[in-house]
Amino acid sequence: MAKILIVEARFYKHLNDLLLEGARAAIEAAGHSHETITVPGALEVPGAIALAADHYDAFVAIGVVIRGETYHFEIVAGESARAIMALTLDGIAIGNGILTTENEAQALTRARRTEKDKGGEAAKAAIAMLELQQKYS
Ligand SMILES: Nc1c(NC[C@H](O)[C@H](O)[C@H](O)CO)[nH]c(=O)[nH]c1=O
Ligand SMILES: CC(=O)[C@@H](O)COP(=O)(O)O
Repeated sequence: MAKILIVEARFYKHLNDLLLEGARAAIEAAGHSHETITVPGALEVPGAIALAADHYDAFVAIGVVIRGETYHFEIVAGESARAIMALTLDGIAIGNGILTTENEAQALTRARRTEKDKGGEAAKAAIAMLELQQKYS
């Protein structure tokens, strides 16, 4: 049984709750254990994963970034994804479930377990990467 840490950027609580439900269900269905920590926003997620890297087998990043009026969206969405990808290339098993959408309706469709279930998808990706890590290390 693997120990998986869900790192949640709690910026949009109602959307996060849906993503978390999917992620936790997928981890439990695969027979693994999970804990959740909360950080302020998507920009803090990669740093939190880096800090906790030695304490868990895999990570699921959860959050929602919705476009506003300014260039801030590009910074938050792009830099958080870039830093998570850098950690992935360091060999850390991570599934990225941080939604980057134009509006709340797009985020809802992607967060709901009954629709696109992106939280569950990210958890399954983390588990798949963990299995690859175990195979090659
Ligand atoms: N606008 C969104 C943010 N912004 C906050 C940043 O992620 C960060 O917490 C702040 O700049 C302090 O370092 N975060 C989200 O998760 N979603 C957003 O839509
Ligand atoms: C991530 C964003 O773009 C958003 O939350 C910030 O909004 P704004 O650009 O209107 O300040």
